[in-house]
Amino acid sequence: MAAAEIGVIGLGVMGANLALNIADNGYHVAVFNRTAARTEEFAAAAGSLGDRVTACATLEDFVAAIRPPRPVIIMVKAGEPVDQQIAALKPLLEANDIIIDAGNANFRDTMRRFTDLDGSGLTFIGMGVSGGEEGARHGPSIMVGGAEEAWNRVEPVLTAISAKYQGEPCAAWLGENGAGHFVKTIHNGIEYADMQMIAEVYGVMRDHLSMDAETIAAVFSAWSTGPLDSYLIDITADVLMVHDAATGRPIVDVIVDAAGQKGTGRWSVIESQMMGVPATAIEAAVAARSLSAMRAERAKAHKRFGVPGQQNRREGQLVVDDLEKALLAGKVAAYAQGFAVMAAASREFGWNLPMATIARIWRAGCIIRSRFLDEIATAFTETPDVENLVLSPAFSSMLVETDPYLRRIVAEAALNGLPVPALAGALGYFDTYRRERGTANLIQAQRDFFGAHGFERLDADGEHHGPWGGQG
Ligand SMILES: NC(=O)C1=CN([C@@H]2O[C@H](COP(=O)(O)OP(=O)(O)OC[C@H]3O[C@@H](n4cnc5c(N)ncnc54)[C@H](OP(=O)(O)O)[C@@H]3O)[C@@H](O)[C@H]2O)C=CC1
Ligand SMILES: O=C(CO)[C@H](O)[C@H](O)COP(=O)(O)O
Repeated sequence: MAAAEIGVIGLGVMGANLALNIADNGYHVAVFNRTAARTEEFAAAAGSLGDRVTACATLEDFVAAIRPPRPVIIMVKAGEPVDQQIAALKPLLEANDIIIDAGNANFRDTMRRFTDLDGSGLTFIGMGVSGGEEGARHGPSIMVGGAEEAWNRVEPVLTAISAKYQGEPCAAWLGENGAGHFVKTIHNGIEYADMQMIAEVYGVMRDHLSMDAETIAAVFSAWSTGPLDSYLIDITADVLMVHDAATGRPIVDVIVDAAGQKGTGRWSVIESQMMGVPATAIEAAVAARSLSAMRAERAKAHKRFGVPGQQNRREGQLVVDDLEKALLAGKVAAYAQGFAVMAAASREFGWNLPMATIARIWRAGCIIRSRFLDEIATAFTETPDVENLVLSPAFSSMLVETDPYLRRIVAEAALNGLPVPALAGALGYFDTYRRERGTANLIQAQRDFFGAHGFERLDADGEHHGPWGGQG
Protein backbone atom coordinates (compact mmCIF):
# COMPACT_ATOMS: atom_id res chain seq x y z
CA MET A 1 0.00 0.00 0.00
CA ALA A 2 1.21 3.51 -0.81
CA ALA A 3 2.78 4.94 2.32
CA ALA A 4 3.83 8.44 1.33
CA GLU A 5 1.62 11.44 2.06
CA ILE A 6 3.48 13.75 -0.33
CA GLY A 7 6.10 13.56 -3.07
CA VAL A 8 9.10 15.67 -4.08
CA ILE A 9 10.54 15.63 -7.59
CA GLY A 10 14.04 17.10 -7.95
CA LEU A 11 16.71 16.35 -5.38
CA GLY A 12 19.05 19.25 -6.04
CA VAL A 13 19.97 21.70 -3.29
CA MET A 14 16.40 22.81 -2.61
CA GLY A 15 14.41 19.65 -3.31
CA ALA A 16 16.62 17.36 -1.23
CA ASN A 17 16.50 19.66 1.77
CA LEU A 18 12.77 20.26 1.44
CA ALA A 19 12.20 16.48 1.36
CA LEU A 20 14.29 16.02 4.52
CA ASN A 21 12.40 18.87 6.18
CA ILE A 22 9.10 17.18 5.30
CA ALA A 23 10.29 13.86 6.73
CA ASP A 24 11.62 15.63 9.80
CA ASN A 25 8.14 16.97 10.42
CA GLY A 26 6.69 13.48 10.59
CA TYR A 27 5.41 13.12 7.04
CA HIS A 28 6.25 10.18 4.83
CA VAL A 29 7.70 11.52 1.59
CA ALA A 30 8.32 9.85 -1.79
CA VAL A 31 11.22 11.27 -3.81
CA PHE A 32 12.30 11.10 -7.44
CA ASN A 33 15.10 12.71 -9.41
CA ARG A 34 15.77 12.63 -13.15
CA THR A 35 19.29 11.35 -12.54
CA ALA A 36 18.80 8.19 -10.52
CA ALA A 37 22.26 8.34 -8.92
CA ARG A 38 21.18 11.46 -7.07
CA THR A 39 18.12 9.65 -5.69
CA GLU A 40 20.36 6.85 -4.44
CA GLU A 41 22.76 9.31 -2.82
CA PHE A 42 19.84 11.07 -1.18
CA ALA A 43 18.42 7.83 0.23
CA ALA A 44 21.83 6.77 1.51
CA ALA A 45 22.32 10.10 3.28
CA ALA A 46 18.82 10.31 4.78
CA GLY A 47 20.02 8.62 7.99
CA SER A 48 17.38 8.25 10.66
CA LEU A 49 14.82 9.98 8.43
CA GLY A 50 15.18 7.11 5.92
CA ASP A 51 12.18 5.34 7.46
CA ARG A 52 9.95 8.15 6.28
CA VAL A 53 11.46 8.35 2.79
CA THR A 54 10.52 6.23 -0.24
CA ALA A 55 13.20 6.74 -2.87
CA CYS A 56 11.88 5.90 -6.34
CA ALA A 57 13.83 5.08 -9.48
CA THR A 58 10.95 5.75 -11.88
CA LEU A 59 8.19 8.30 -12.05
CA GLU A 60 5.66 5.43 -12.13
CA ASP A 61 6.99 4.06 -8.84
CA PHE A 62 6.99 7.57 -7.41
CA VAL A 63 3.32 8.17 -8.21
CA ALA A 64 2.37 4.70 -6.97
CA ALA A 65 4.17 5.38 -3.68
CA ILE A 66 1.97 8.37 -2.77
CA ARG A 67 -1.52 8.04 -1.29
CA PRO A 68 -4.18 9.76 -3.41
CA PRO A 69 -5.09 12.56 -3.60
CA ARG A 70 -1.38 13.18 -4.10
CA PRO A 71 0.40 16.44 -3.40
CA VAL A 72 3.50 16.44 -5.63
CA ILE A 73 6.12 19.16 -5.21
CA ILE A 74 8.26 19.83 -8.29
CA MET A 75 11.57 21.43 -7.30
CA VAL A 76 13.61 21.37 -10.49
CA LYS A 77 15.38 24.00 -12.57
CA ALA A 78 12.85 26.67 -13.57
CA GLY A 79 11.55 26.94 -17.13
CA GLU A 80 11.37 24.12 -19.64
CA PRO A 81 12.25 21.37 -17.09
CA VAL A 82 9.06 22.19 -15.17
CA ASP A 83 6.95 21.82 -18.32
CA GLN A 84 8.70 18.53 -19.04
CA GLN A 85 8.01 17.24 -15.54
CA ILE A 86 4.36 18.25 -15.67
CA ALA A 87 3.97 16.58 -19.06
CA ALA A 88 5.54 13.38 -17.73
CA LEU A 89 3.44 13.39 -14.56
CA LYS A 90 0.10 14.27 -16.09
CA PRO A 91 -0.78 10.84 -17.54
CA LEU A 92 0.23 9.14 -14.27
CA LEU A 93 -1.77 11.29 -11.88
CA GLU A 94 -5.48 11.10 -11.02
CA ALA A 95 -8.23 13.66 -10.49
CA ASN A 96 -7.70 15.83 -7.40
CA ASP A 97 -3.96 15.24 -7.27
CA ILE A 98 -2.07 18.49 -6.74
CA ILE A 99 1.01 19.55 -8.66
CA ILE A 100 2.99 22.18 -6.77
CA ASP A 101 5.73 23.99 -8.68
CA ALA A 102 8.02 25.24 -5.93
CA GLY A 103 10.89 26.56 -8.08
CA ASN A 104 11.59 30.14 -9.07
CA ALA A 105 9.13 30.17 -11.95
CA ASN A 106 8.31 33.26 -13.95
CA PHE A 107 4.74 33.98 -12.84
CA ARG A 108 3.69 34.29 -16.49
CA ASP A 109 4.77 30.65 -17.01
CA THR A 110 2.80 29.76 -13.89
CA MET A 111 -0.32 31.46 -15.25
CA ARG A 112 0.10 29.56 -18.52
CA ARG A 113 0.44 26.28 -16.60
CA PHE A 114 -2.78 27.02 -14.71
CA THR A 115 -4.51 27.47 -18.05
CA ASP A 116 -2.94 24.35 -19.55
CA LEU A 117 -4.03 22.21 -16.61
CA ASP A 118 -7.52 23.69 -16.48
CA GLY A 119 -10.06 20.95 -17.10
CA SER A 120 -7.51 18.17 -16.53
CA GLY A 121 -8.94 17.33 -13.11
CA LEU A 122 -5.53 18.09 -11.62
CA THR A 123 -4.98 20.98 -9.26
CA PHE A 124 -2.01 23.30 -9.70
CA ILE A 125 -0.21 25.50 -7.21
CA GLY A 126 2.58 27.98 -8.00
CA MET A 127 4.62 28.28 -4.84
CA GLY A 128 7.55 30.56 -4.10
CA VAL A 129 10.07 29.19 -1.62
CA SER A 130 12.87 31.23 -0.11
CA GLY A 131 15.61 30.45 2.33
CA GLY A 132 18.29 28.70 0.31
CA GLU A 133 19.70 25.40 1.43
CA GLU A 134 19.37 26.01 5.15
CA GLY A 135 15.86 27.41 4.85
CA ALA A 136 14.68 24.47 2.77
CA ARG A 137 16.05 22.07 5.39
CA HIS A 138 14.92 23.82 8.56
CA GLY A 139 12.14 26.20 7.57
CA PRO A 140 11.74 28.37 4.48
CA SER A 141 9.31 31.19 3.78
CA ILE A 142 6.53 29.83 1.56
CA MET A 143 4.43 31.99 -0.79
CA VAL A 144 1.46 30.14 -2.22
CA GLY A 145 -0.58 31.02 -5.31
CA GLY A 146 -3.56 29.10 -6.63
CA ALA A 147 -7.07 28.19 -5.53
CA GLU A 148 -7.67 28.78 -1.82
CA GLU A 149 -9.28 25.35 -1.62
CA ALA A 150 -6.03 23.80 -2.88
CA TRP A 151 -4.07 25.71 -0.24
CA ASN A 152 -6.45 24.40 2.44
CA ARG A 153 -5.56 20.86 1.40
CA VAL A 154 -1.80 21.33 1.69
CA GLU A 155 -1.69 23.92 4.45
CA PRO A 156 -0.86 21.46 7.28
CA VAL A 157 2.32 20.15 5.67
CA LEU A 158 3.41 23.55 4.32
CA THR A 159 2.95 25.35 7.63
CA ALA A 160 4.70 22.47 9.42
CA ILE A 161 7.83 22.75 7.26
CA SER A 162 7.89 26.55 7.09
CA ALA A 163 9.98 28.88 9.21
CA LYS A 164 8.32 30.29 12.32
CA TYR A 165 8.54 33.87 13.48
CA GLN A 166 7.74 33.98 17.18
CA GLY A 167 5.67 30.83 16.65
CA GLU A 168 3.80 32.15 13.57
CA PRO A 169 4.33 30.08 10.40
CA CYS A 170 5.97 31.89 7.51
CA ALA A 171 3.69 30.26 4.93
CA ALA A 172 0.56 31.76 3.48
CA TRP A 173 -1.87 31.67 0.61
CA LEU A 174 -1.44 34.99 -1.17
CA GLY A 175 -3.93 34.81 -4.01
CA GLU A 176 -5.10 32.99 -7.11
CA ASN A 177 -3.02 31.88 -10.04
CA GLY A 178 0.49 33.34 -10.35
CA ALA A 179 0.29 35.39 -7.11
CA GLY A 180 2.76 33.22 -5.17
CA HIS A 181 5.41 33.25 -7.87
CA PHE A 182 4.95 36.97 -8.47
CA VAL A 183 5.52 37.69 -4.79
CA LYS A 184 8.60 35.43 -4.81
CA THR A 185 9.92 37.32 -7.82
CA ILE A 186 9.56 40.65 -6.04
CA HIS A 187 11.12 39.13 -2.93
CA ASN A 188 14.13 38.38 -5.08
CA GLY A 189 14.08 41.84 -6.67
CA ILE A 190 14.25 43.34 -3.19
CA GLU A 191 16.97 40.79 -2.34
CA TYR A 192 18.99 42.09 -5.31
CA ALA A 193 18.59 45.71 -4.11
CA ASP A 194 19.44 44.81 -0.52
CA MET A 195 22.57 42.91 -1.61
CA GLN A 196 23.65 45.63 -4.03
CA MET A 197 23.31 48.39 -1.45
CA ILE A 198 25.29 46.33 1.05
CA ALA A 199 27.96 45.81 -1.63
CA GLU A 200 28.02 49.56 -2.36
CA VAL A 201 28.53 50.37 1.29
CA TYR A 202 31.29 47.73 1.43
CA GLY A 203 32.85 49.43 -1.62
CA VAL A 204 32.87 52.82 0.11
CA MET A 205 34.63 51.30 3.11
CA ARG A 206 37.09 49.30 1.00
CA ASP A 207 37.91 51.82 -1.72
CA HIS A 208 37.34 55.18 -0.02
CA LEU A 209 38.30 54.42 3.56
CA SER A 210 40.90 51.75 2.71
CA MET A 211 39.44 49.37 5.30
CA ASP A 212 40.37 45.69 5.12
CA ALA A 213 37.83 42.89 5.03
CA GLU A 214 38.07 42.07 8.73
CA THR A 215 37.59 45.68 9.77
CA ILE A 216 34.58 45.97 7.48
CA ALA A 217 33.23 42.71 8.93
CA ALA A 218 33.34 44.27 12.39
CA VAL A 219 31.27 47.21 11.13
CA PHE A 220 28.60 44.91 9.66
CA SER A 221 28.66 42.87 12.84
CA ALA A 222 27.97 45.98 14.89
CA TRP A 223 25.17 47.00 12.53
CA SER A 224 23.50 43.64 13.00
CA THR A 225 22.50 44.68 16.50
CA GLY A 226 20.77 47.85 15.26
CA PRO A 227 17.96 48.73 12.85
CA LEU A 228 19.74 46.98 9.95
CA ASP A 229 19.61 43.65 11.80
CA SER A 230 18.98 41.09 9.07
CA TYR A 231 20.17 37.80 7.65
CA LEU A 232 21.96 39.54 4.76
CA ILE A 233 23.91 41.83 7.11
CA ASP A 234 24.79 38.84 9.30
CA ILE A 235 26.09 36.74 6.42
CA THR A 236 27.99 39.72 5.05
CA ALA A 237 29.87 40.00 8.33
CA ASP A 238 30.45 36.24 8.26
CA VAL A 239 31.74 36.02 4.68
CA LEU A 240 34.09 38.97 5.20
CA MET A 241 35.74 37.07 8.06
CA VAL A 242 36.46 33.93 6.05
CA HIS A 243 40.00 33.35 4.76
CA ASP A 244 41.05 31.47 1.66
CA ALA A 245 43.01 28.33 2.53
CA ALA A 246 45.24 28.59 -0.56
CA THR A 247 46.40 32.19 -0.14
CA GLY A 248 45.54 33.06 3.44
CA ARG A 249 43.79 36.16 2.14
CA PRO A 250 40.18 37.12 2.93
CA ILE A 251 38.11 35.00 0.57
CA VAL A 252 36.25 38.06 -0.78
CA ASP A 253 39.58 39.42 -2.01
CA VAL A 254 40.10 36.44 -4.33
CA ILE A 255 36.52 36.16 -5.64
CA VAL A 256 35.93 37.52 -9.17
CA ASP A 257 33.81 40.69 -9.10
CA ALA A 258 31.18 39.46 -11.58
CA ALA A 259 27.76 38.60 -10.14
CA GLY A 260 25.55 35.85 -11.52
CA GLN A 261 21.83 36.20 -11.97
CA LYS A 262 19.20 33.65 -12.82
CA GLY A 263 16.32 35.88 -13.85
CA THR A 264 14.08 36.84 -10.94
CA GLY A 265 15.66 40.28 -10.44
CA ARG A 266 15.36 41.05 -14.13
CA TRP A 267 11.72 39.88 -14.17
CA SER A 268 10.95 42.20 -11.23
CA VAL A 269 12.25 45.13 -13.22
CA ILE A 270 10.51 44.11 -16.45
CA GLU A 271 7.18 43.76 -14.65
CA SER A 272 7.60 47.00 -12.72
CA GLN A 273 8.33 48.86 -15.96
CA MET A 274 5.38 47.22 -17.72
CA MET A 275 3.09 48.47 -14.97
CA GLY A 276 4.64 51.93 -14.85
CA VAL A 277 5.68 51.54 -11.22
CA PRO A 278 9.35 52.48 -10.92
CA ALA A 279 11.64 50.38 -8.80
CA THR A 280 14.84 52.36 -9.19
CA ALA A 281 16.86 50.60 -6.49
CA ILE A 282 15.99 47.18 -7.92
CA GLU A 283 16.65 48.39 -11.48
CA ALA A 284 20.04 49.72 -10.42
CA ALA A 285 20.86 46.44 -8.69
CA VAL A 286 20.05 44.37 -11.77
CA ALA A 287 22.01 46.77 -13.99
CA ALA A 288 24.95 46.64 -11.58
CA ARG A 289 25.05 42.84 -11.83
CA SER A 290 25.03 43.09 -15.63
CA LEU A 291 27.80 45.70 -15.57
CA SER A 292 29.77 43.56 -13.14
CA ALA A 293 29.74 40.77 -15.69
CA MET A 294 31.39 43.02 -18.35
CA ARG A 295 34.83 42.52 -16.88
CA ALA A 296 36.90 42.94 -20.03
CA GLU A 297 35.11 46.15 -21.01
CA ARG A 298 35.44 47.51 -17.49
CA ALA A 299 39.15 46.81 -17.55
CA LYS A 300 39.46 48.78 -20.81
CA ALA A 301 37.44 51.67 -19.42
CA HIS A 302 39.57 51.68 -16.29
CA LYS A 303 42.69 51.98 -18.44
CA ARG A 304 41.11 54.82 -20.40
CA PHE A 305 39.59 56.84 -17.56
CA GLY A 306 41.10 55.65 -14.28
CA VAL A 307 39.19 56.70 -11.18
CA PRO A 308 38.85 60.23 -9.83
CA GLY A 309 41.28 61.31 -7.14
CA GLN A 310 39.95 61.53 -3.59
CA GLN A 311 38.09 64.69 -2.66
CA ASN A 312 36.61 65.85 0.61
CA ARG A 313 37.65 62.71 2.43
CA ARG A 314 36.14 62.90 5.89
CA GLU A 315 37.30 61.09 9.00
CA GLY A 316 36.62 57.35 8.53
CA GLN A 317 34.37 56.83 11.54
CA LEU A 318 32.14 59.74 10.48
CA VAL A 319 31.66 58.12 7.06
CA VAL A 320 30.98 54.70 8.62
CA ASP A 321 28.34 56.22 10.91
CA ASP A 322 26.68 57.89 7.93
CA LEU A 323 26.77 54.64 5.95
CA GLU A 324 24.60 52.81 8.46
CA LYS A 325 21.82 55.37 8.22
CA ALA A 326 22.26 55.79 4.46
CA LEU A 327 21.81 52.06 4.04
CA LEU A 328 18.66 52.16 6.12
CA ALA A 329 17.24 55.00 3.99
CA GLY A 330 18.10 53.08 0.81
CA LYS A 331 16.44 50.01 2.23
CA VAL A 332 13.24 51.92 2.96
CA ALA A 333 13.09 53.09 -0.68
CA ALA A 334 13.85 49.62 -2.09
CA TYR A 335 11.18 47.89 0.00
CA ALA A 336 8.68 50.68 -0.69
CA GLN A 337 9.32 50.13 -4.41
CA GLY A 338 8.92 46.35 -4.16
CA PHE A 339 5.66 46.66 -2.25
CA ALA A 340 4.39 49.31 -4.69
CA VAL A 341 5.07 46.94 -7.60
CA MET A 342 3.16 44.18 -5.80
CA ALA A 343 0.25 46.55 -5.15
CA ALA A 344 0.10 47.42 -8.85
CA ALA A 345 0.24 43.75 -9.87
CA SER A 346 -2.46 42.96 -7.36
CA ARG A 347 -4.73 45.50 -9.03
CA GLU A 348 -3.78 44.41 -12.54
CA PHE A 349 -4.29 40.68 -11.95
CA GLY A 350 -7.09 40.94 -9.35
CA TRP A 351 -5.10 39.07 -6.70
CA ASN A 352 -5.91 41.17 -3.66
CA LEU A 353 -2.41 40.56 -2.32
CA PRO A 354 -2.29 40.86 1.48
CA MET A 355 0.68 43.20 2.03
CA ALA A 356 0.87 42.79 5.82
CA THR A 357 0.80 39.00 5.46
CA ILE A 358 3.56 39.11 2.84
CA ALA A 359 5.74 41.15 5.19
CA ARG A 360 4.89 38.73 8.02
CA ILE A 361 5.91 35.61 6.11
CA TRP A 362 9.17 37.31 5.10
CA ARG A 363 10.16 37.92 8.74
CA ALA A 364 11.80 34.49 9.00
CA GLY A 365 13.03 31.76 6.69
CA CYS A 366 13.71 33.83 3.60
CA ILE A 367 16.88 35.54 2.41
CA ILE A 368 15.63 39.08 3.16
CA ARG A 369 14.40 38.18 6.65
CA SER A 370 14.91 40.99 9.11
CA ARG A 371 13.59 42.98 12.00
CA PHE A 372 12.72 45.65 9.41
CA LEU A 373 10.06 43.36 7.91
CA ASP A 374 8.27 43.19 11.24
CA GLU A 375 8.06 46.98 11.12
CA ILE A 376 6.69 46.79 7.57
CA ALA A 377 4.09 44.24 8.69
CA THR A 378 3.01 46.62 11.46
CA ALA A 379 2.88 49.57 9.04
CA PHE A 380 0.63 47.69 6.58
CA THR A 381 -1.55 46.43 9.44
CA GLU A 382 -2.02 49.95 10.79
CA THR A 383 -2.40 51.65 7.39
CA PRO A 384 -3.49 48.91 4.95
CA ASP A 385 -4.52 51.35 2.23
CA VAL A 386 -1.40 53.51 2.29
CA GLU A 387 -0.36 54.28 -1.34
CA ASN A 388 3.32 53.81 -0.64
CA LEU A 389 5.19 52.47 2.37
CA VAL A 390 7.12 55.74 2.70
CA LEU A 391 3.82 57.52 3.43
CA SER A 392 3.08 55.34 6.47
CA PRO A 393 3.83 57.26 9.69
CA ALA A 394 6.61 54.93 10.89
CA PHE A 395 8.46 54.86 7.57
CA SER A 396 7.97 58.59 6.96
CA SER A 397 9.74 59.22 10.26
CA MET A 398 12.46 56.73 9.42
CA LEU A 399 13.11 58.48 6.08
CA VAL A 400 13.07 61.94 7.57
CA GLU A 401 15.70 60.78 10.06
CA THR A 402 17.94 58.89 7.65
CA ASP A 403 17.59 60.80 4.37
CA PRO A 404 20.31 63.42 5.18
CA TYR A 405 22.85 60.60 5.61
CA LEU A 406 21.89 58.96 2.31
CA ARG A 407 22.26 62.35 0.64
CA ARG A 408 25.71 62.90 2.15
CA ILE A 409 26.94 59.43 1.20
CA VAL A 410 25.65 59.65 -2.38
CA ALA A 411 27.24 63.09 -2.76
CA GLU A 412 30.56 61.92 -1.28
CA ALA A 413 30.52 58.84 -3.49
CA ALA A 414 29.82 60.95 -6.58
CA LEU A 415 32.69 63.30 -5.81
CA ASN A 416 35.05 60.39 -5.39
CA GLY A 417 33.88 58.30 -8.34
CA LEU A 418 32.58 55.49 -6.14
CA PRO A 419 29.74 53.59 -7.79
CA VAL A 420 26.64 53.57 -5.58
CA PRO A 421 23.90 53.19 -8.22
CA ALA A 422 21.28 51.56 -6.00
CA LEU A 423 21.72 54.06 -3.17
CA ALA A 424 21.63 56.89 -5.72
CA GLY A 425 18.57 55.31 -7.35
CA ALA A 426 16.86 55.20 -3.97
CA LEU A 427 17.67 58.85 -3.34
CA GLY A 428 16.55 59.91 -6.82
CA TYR A 429 13.27 58.08 -6.31
CA PHE A 430 12.64 59.74 -2.98
CA ASP A 431 13.55 63.20 -4.23
CA THR A 432 11.35 62.82 -7.31
CA TYR A 433 8.47 61.30 -5.34
CA ARG A 434 8.33 64.05 -2.76
CA ARG A 435 8.52 67.03 -5.12
CA GLU A 436 5.05 68.39 -5.83
CA ARG A 437 6.13 70.43 -8.85
CA GLY A 438 8.44 68.29 -10.96
CA THR A 439 10.02 68.95 -14.34
CA ALA A 440 7.78 66.85 -16.59
CA ASN A 441 6.09 70.08 -17.74
CA LEU A 442 9.15 70.61 -19.93
CA ILE A 443 8.96 67.05 -21.27
CA GLN A 444 5.31 67.58 -22.14
CA ALA A 445 6.21 70.80 -23.98
CA GLN A 446 8.97 68.98 -25.90
CA ARG A 447 6.60 66.13 -26.80
CA ASP A 448 4.01 68.56 -28.02
CA PHE A 449 6.64 70.53 -29.97
CA PHE A 450 7.96 67.55 -31.92
CA GLY A 451 4.94 65.26 -31.99
CA ALA A 452 1.81 67.34 -31.29
CA HIS A 453 1.13 65.01 -28.35
CA GLY A 454 -0.73 67.69 -26.39
CA PHE A 455 -0.51 68.63 -22.73
CA GLU A 456 -2.74 69.56 -19.81
CA ARG A 457 -2.64 73.07 -18.33
CA LEU A 458 -2.62 73.95 -14.65
CA ASP A 459 -5.25 76.64 -15.21
CA ALA A 460 -7.69 75.07 -17.69
CA ASP A 461 -9.29 71.68 -18.41
CA GLY A 462 -8.81 69.62 -21.53
CA GLU A 463 -5.95 68.95 -23.90
CA HIS A 464 -3.88 71.84 -25.23
CA HIS A 465 -1.15 72.52 -27.74
CA GLY A 466 1.63 75.04 -27.49
CA PRO A 467 2.08 78.16 -29.62
CA TRP A 468 5.10 76.67 -31.33
CA GLY A 469 4.59 78.84 -34.36
CA GLY A 470 4.90 76.10 -36.93
CA GLN A 471 8.25 75.03 -35.56
CA GLY A 472 6.79 71.79 -34.18
N1 LIG B 1 19.29 27.38 -4.55
C1 LIG B 1 18.53 28.31 -3.95
O1 LIG B 1 18.97 29.05 -3.06
C2 LIG B 1 17.11 28.46 -4.35
C3 LIG B 1 16.62 27.91 -5.51
N2 LIG B 1 15.29 28.07 -5.82
C4 LIG B 1 14.73 27.46 -7.04
O2 LIG B 1 14.52 26.08 -6.79
C5 LIG B 1 14.64 25.34 -8.01
C6 LIG B 1 15.69 24.26 -7.83
O3 LIG B 1 16.90 24.91 -7.53
P1 LIG B 1 18.17 24.16 -6.88
O4 LIG B 1 17.71 23.05 -6.02
O5 LIG B 1 19.05 25.22 -6.34
O6 LIG B 1 18.83 23.59 -8.20
P2 LIG B 1 19.96 22.48 -8.39
O7 LIG B 1 20.78 22.93 -9.53
O8 LIG B 1 20.64 22.15 -7.12
O9 LIG B 1 19.12 21.20 -8.84
C7 LIG B 1 18.40 21.23 -10.03
C8 LIG B 1 17.40 20.10 -10.05
O10 LIG B 1 16.62 20.21 -11.23
C9 LIG B 1 16.67 18.96 -11.91
N3 LIG B 1 16.53 19.17 -13.34
C10 LIG B 1 17.22 20.03 -14.12
N4 LIG B 1 16.79 19.93 -15.39
C11 LIG B 1 15.82 19.00 -15.40
C12 LIG B 1 14.98 18.48 -16.40
N5 LIG B 1 15.05 18.91 -17.65
N6 LIG B 1 14.07 17.54 -16.04
C13 LIG B 1 13.99 17.11 -14.77
N7 LIG B 1 14.75 17.58 -13.76
C14 LIG B 1 15.65 18.52 -14.09
C15 LIG B 1 18.01 18.38 -11.56
O11 LIG B 1 17.99 17.02 -11.80
P3 LIG B 1 19.34 16.23 -12.20
O12 LIG B 1 19.97 15.80 -10.92
O13 LIG B 1 18.86 15.11 -13.03
O14 LIG B 1 20.21 17.19 -12.98
C16 LIG B 1 18.04 18.72 -10.06
O15 LIG B 1 17.25 17.83 -9.33
C17 LIG B 1 14.98 26.38 -9.08
O16 LIG B 1 13.80 26.83 -9.68
C18 LIG B 1 15.61 27.50 -8.26
O17 LIG B 1 15.54 28.73 -8.93
C19 LIG B 1 14.42 28.71 -5.01
C20 LIG B 1 14.86 29.26 -3.84
C21 LIG B 1 16.24 29.22 -3.44
O1 LIG C 1 15.63 32.47 -4.90
C1 LIG C 1 16.72 32.50 -4.39
C2 LIG C 1 16.95 33.19 -3.12
O2 LIG C 1 15.79 33.83 -2.66
C3 LIG C 1 17.86 31.86 -5.13
O3 LIG C 1 19.02 31.73 -4.38
C4 LIG C 1 18.12 32.54 -6.43
O4 LIG C 1 18.97 31.75 -7.21
C5 LIG C 1 18.73 33.91 -6.21
O5 LIG C 1 18.75 34.61 -7.42
P1 LIG C 1 20.10 34.80 -8.29
O6 LIG C 1 20.65 33.41 -8.51
O7 LIG C 1 19.61 35.47 -9.53
O8 LIG C 1 21.03 35.65 -7.46
